[in-house]
Amino acid sequence: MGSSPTPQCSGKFLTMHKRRRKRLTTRSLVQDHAILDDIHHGLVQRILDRCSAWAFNAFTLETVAGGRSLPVLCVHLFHWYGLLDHFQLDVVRVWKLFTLIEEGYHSTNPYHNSIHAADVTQAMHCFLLEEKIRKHITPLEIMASLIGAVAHDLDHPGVNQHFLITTSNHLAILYQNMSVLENHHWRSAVGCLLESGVAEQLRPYRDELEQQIRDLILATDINRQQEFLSKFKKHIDEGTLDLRVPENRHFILQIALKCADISNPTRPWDISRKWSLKVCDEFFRQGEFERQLNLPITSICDQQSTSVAKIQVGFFRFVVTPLFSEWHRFMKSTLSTHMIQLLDSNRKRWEDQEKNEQAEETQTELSDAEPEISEDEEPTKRSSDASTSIHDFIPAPPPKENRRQSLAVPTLESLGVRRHSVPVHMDIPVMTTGSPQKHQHCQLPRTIYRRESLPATASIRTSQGRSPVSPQTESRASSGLREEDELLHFGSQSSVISSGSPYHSSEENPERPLSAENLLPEPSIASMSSNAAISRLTSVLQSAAERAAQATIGSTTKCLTRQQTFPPPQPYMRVRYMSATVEMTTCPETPHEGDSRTSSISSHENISASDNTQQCPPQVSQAQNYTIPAIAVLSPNNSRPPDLLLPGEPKTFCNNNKRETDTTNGEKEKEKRVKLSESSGPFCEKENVDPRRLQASSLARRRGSAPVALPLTKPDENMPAAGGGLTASDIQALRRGSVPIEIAGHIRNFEEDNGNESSGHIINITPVETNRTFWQYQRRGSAPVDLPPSGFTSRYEFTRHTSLNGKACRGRSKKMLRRRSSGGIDPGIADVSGTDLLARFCAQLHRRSTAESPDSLLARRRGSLPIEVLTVGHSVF
Ligand SMILES: Nc1ncnc2c1ncn2[C@@H]1O[C@@H]2COP(=O)(O)O[C@H]2[C@H]1O
Ligand SMILES: [Zn+2]
Repeated sequence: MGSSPTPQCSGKFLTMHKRRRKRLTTRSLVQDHAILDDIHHGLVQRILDRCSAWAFNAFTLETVAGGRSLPVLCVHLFHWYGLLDHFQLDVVRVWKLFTLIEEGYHSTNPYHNSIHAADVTQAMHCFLLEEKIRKHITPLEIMASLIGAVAHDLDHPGVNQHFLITTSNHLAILYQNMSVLENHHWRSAVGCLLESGVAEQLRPYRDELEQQIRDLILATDINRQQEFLSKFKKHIDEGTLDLRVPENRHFILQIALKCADISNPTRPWDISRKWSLKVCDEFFRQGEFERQLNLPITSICDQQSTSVAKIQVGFFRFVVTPLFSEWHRFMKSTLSTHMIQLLDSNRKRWEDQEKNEQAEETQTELSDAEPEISEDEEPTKRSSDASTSIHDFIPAPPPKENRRQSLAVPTLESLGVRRHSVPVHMDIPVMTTGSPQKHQHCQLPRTIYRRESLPATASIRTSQGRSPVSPQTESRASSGLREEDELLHFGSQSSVISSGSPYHSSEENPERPLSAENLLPEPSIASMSSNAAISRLTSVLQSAAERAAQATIGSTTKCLTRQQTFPPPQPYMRVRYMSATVEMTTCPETPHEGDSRTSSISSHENISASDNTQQCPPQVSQAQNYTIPAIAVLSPNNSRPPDLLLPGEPKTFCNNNKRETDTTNGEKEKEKRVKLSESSGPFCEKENVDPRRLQASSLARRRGSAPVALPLTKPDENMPAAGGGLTASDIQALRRGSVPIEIAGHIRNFEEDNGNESSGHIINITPVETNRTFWQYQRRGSAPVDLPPSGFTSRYEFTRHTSLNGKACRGRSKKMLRRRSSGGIDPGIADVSGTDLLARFCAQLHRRSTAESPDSLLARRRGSLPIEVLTVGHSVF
């Protein structure tokens, strides 16, 4: 690391950073890594030993495993089930697979992060151990179930399908609004299987495995809940679920994963409540994005009109209880009984809380009501209107007969009327200003009148007020839309999602669902061309601190030219995951449920092509020292959708093309980005990948840690040594630390959490002793992907050399600070006091770097400080 002058530390985030570092260095324990490792290992091992208990706490495992709970848990389970032996799997590749998957989750998502994946995987594991299932399940099914569970939300952007559709996200377009996220998750999972080399080892089983993983993940689409539930009920009623039949087992595994996915309400209260808070945190965050984008706010995402308790009561009632009741009816096991009991008691707690809230609200309304109600408002109370309905969680299939015709592509005038296929209600009172309390006097749930957002051409609503209803809105409402709007009043998702739901394929319904792209004056980033539009979206995508910093350094907002998953992406993973998804743009048979054969075949064709590594240009394969899944095939000129991958067709690897193009001068890049925004559409770019990021140096920058797959021992020749990015030693210094120091407190939590252990399970596949060699390969931050499998010879070969570079471990305490914290919103950049500091960092970076401008660094952030900033922070403090 360079030695820069030491500025004053003013930002709150960095002050905390400094304090923590200080404290760490005073602890003798930290200096003796062997002791620390032992304690850490002991704790993790204790949790893993009890990971068949329903009281499993994924948060605790995440803490003691130092942010690596996912590979730790999954490798343990693979080992425990004997899958490593059975399939002769190289444990290094398996570790890499789960590390890739773990890194593919966005740690900035409050809920859809790797802890959720670990939680669902553990739940799935518990279900696999159920007597009825374990008697018949095959090793391949176990493996598919575990991989399906762990990858079921891979690369989740933290917003739902509705949001992606509304904002015309390229994934929505790619998957034609159908199971958008789930399709992306499973494609990403296949990418990880390929990249880790596990797919190669499973060659004889690969088709079957991928098919199963795909079906499992696609089944988790919450919009398909009714479809699965009805089928499940029918099977139970008719007693036709003989699990000796593979198809039935397949179906029950789908149901099991669906249960696992929404099992948090059936966990012990402390754990369950935590999940509830996190998922609502994410909903509300989406609501905030919607508000900032001037989009209709999804009802369960509108923090001002709903509450965690309300959401929970609705979710428990409409989604969880129906599914778990059937599951219990089928299983009739100790575990299913236990889950139903917990569900019941948790539900009561939320109901109590909701009642208390309602009582409080009523109290407030009574005291505030009189002076606040305007003449326009009906003097009735909002009361239960704001409670949730089933359509908040599961969009109903739209009634075919009465379905309103989609609007024609609007003119600008019509945009003044409405912007989405979102209901507009005539009786909406005009809410111009006021606090949340004031809104409560409105008769209707706020979610309705909040939908009355003005088009971008009108003034943007402030956080304080509401836009008045336009006359056009009223006339539309009076022209027969009201009934339907009332029907859908809770599900702003409904009208959009239903268009893309399996109930209505785009073939059945030739009308394309209305999307933000069609309706909004502000287009998606990929297609926007005006400065105003760019600024507007940028202002949402970037925090105030960033904007201030950008202003300080005089940058423009034009750097955002490509469409991206919202919120801002993690660069490195997108390169790889999109290599799994871009190929889909090549396939006319985009894989959707119900089209499994075609999509599966097409994907396998692609995969076969991707395996043909001899096509990979030598500089790519040598420099990176691992095989990039070469299934992302773009046309050589990068200006049209990727060529359809068919056997025998000549392929061109976009990685190579892009690298060549990307290393040309900045002017050309700018030009290219502008072109992309003007015409090329979403298929010409890999997902979320700024062309500049495709350089090898960029690969090293994600998340403050060296990518597992990078050959740290052999610095990449493509990596700029200075000025343009990080050196190999920088990367090594940025590698994650291994052990959180605050582990002692979790021992107690763990004991408490796991006090209610379910009975032990034995399945047909003999579990392997976990204490044999497990710790040899579960050290975090040291995933030995570049070592040969024979590297597992002694514990100390693995546990002591966490940097993989043979250097002594002094100074690792500093590195520990840089590990990401999964499961929460990263602090720092939004911190007001961090503004100056960030600007200063950027200025420093500007001086240091000639290859990259500070604004390009800012453009790369993912909701946390860009790694370059942390790097400088390290050197200056
Ligand atoms: N406790 C909860 N409260 C409300 N919604 C939930 C809860 N748990 C899960 N969900 C939703 O159910 C969905 C299941 O699929 P996902 O994990 O993709 O996203 C999940 C959330 O949107
Ligand atoms: Zn999930």
